[in-house]
Amino acid sequence: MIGDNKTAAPAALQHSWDQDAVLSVEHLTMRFGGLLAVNDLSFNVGRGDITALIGPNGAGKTTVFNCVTGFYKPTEGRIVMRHGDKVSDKLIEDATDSGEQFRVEGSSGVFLLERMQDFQISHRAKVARTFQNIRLFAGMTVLENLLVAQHNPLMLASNYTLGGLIGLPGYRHAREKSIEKSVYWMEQVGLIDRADDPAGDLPYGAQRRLEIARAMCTGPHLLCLDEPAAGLNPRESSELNTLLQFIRKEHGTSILLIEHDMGVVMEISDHIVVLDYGEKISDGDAAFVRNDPRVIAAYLGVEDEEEVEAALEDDANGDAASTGAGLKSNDEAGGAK
Ligand SMILES: Nc1ncnc2c1ncn2[C@@H]1O[C@H](COP(=O)(O)OP(=O)(O)OP(=O)(O)O)[C@@H](O)[C@H]1O
Repeated sequence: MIGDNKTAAPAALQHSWDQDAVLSVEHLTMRFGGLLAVNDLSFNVGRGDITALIGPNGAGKTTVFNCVTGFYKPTEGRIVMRHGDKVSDKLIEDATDSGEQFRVEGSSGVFLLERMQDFQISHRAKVARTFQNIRLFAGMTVLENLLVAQHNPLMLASNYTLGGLIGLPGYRHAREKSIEKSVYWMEQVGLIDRADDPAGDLPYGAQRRLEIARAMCTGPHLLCLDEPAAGLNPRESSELNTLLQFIRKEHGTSILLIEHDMGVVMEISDHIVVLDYGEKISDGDAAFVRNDPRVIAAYLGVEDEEEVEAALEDDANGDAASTGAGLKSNDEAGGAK
């Protein structure tokens, strides 16, 4: 039985993402009528990690994203976002039992995302996302797209009144800060020279970078990226890797990404969670996942369990070559999608 290999998976608590999780997805289930898109899924996203959610088409990845970011209400399960590194289990349980959407005590905050609306998840829980299909304001300039992302602090500074129009000092200061932040991110993503161009005029790869810059302008603790490398050429993919590593290292932002480009996934991920038919089939670092026969079977469509059994035995004997020497990049394997 394939399931019997569960003992081969890395022991749960030994990983950094289990010891210091910024996000915990717990027993998440999502049904669409009779279709079970996600089934009892649990995994952690480590603070400051780049975590990839991968799996064949239709595995349930985007559904998980939509649950985390509030676009779907899960059928069952809890999704816990933590602010601060000292969030106790008691704080989480107290918030859960009280029926609250979130609870903040000092520098610690717990946010139960399955209870929150999407705008609260972005505004309060500080979870930002990009989409599989780019969703920029095509007619607005690059700079305007970044300023719109900072609408909330600007409204707050104007006291939700005419404070902005009459130029209250607090509002002017907040507006300067927004422009500074926009300039900073345009520089980081190489779009400073295109600040005044309509976003819709940018080449595809630049639009993807602008989406990431826009998400970063909201100051997220967790950045969720849905297929950020889709449609990028190898040079642009490599620039994306550099950008994501910069965001994680310099800003401490945790990143959760869905990606089909195995080159990107294997190069930059600290942690990879693999779904197939809505269930988790593997969870570990890149070295573990790329040689996990269950992952290889799911990607290459090995239907005969005996083949996987044989691969597992060979793997136990240290012979990864029998499974095709592990999961390869899209270029090598001819595309995982
Ligand atoms: N709103 C919806 N209504 C009904 N079924 C849905 C809905 N959203 C997703 N599904 C179904 O749930 C399953 C998982 O879809 P999902 O888009 O999450 O997979 P995925 O892993 O992101 O796939 P891909 O890699 O192709 O984007 C699929 O069978 C899909 O048809």
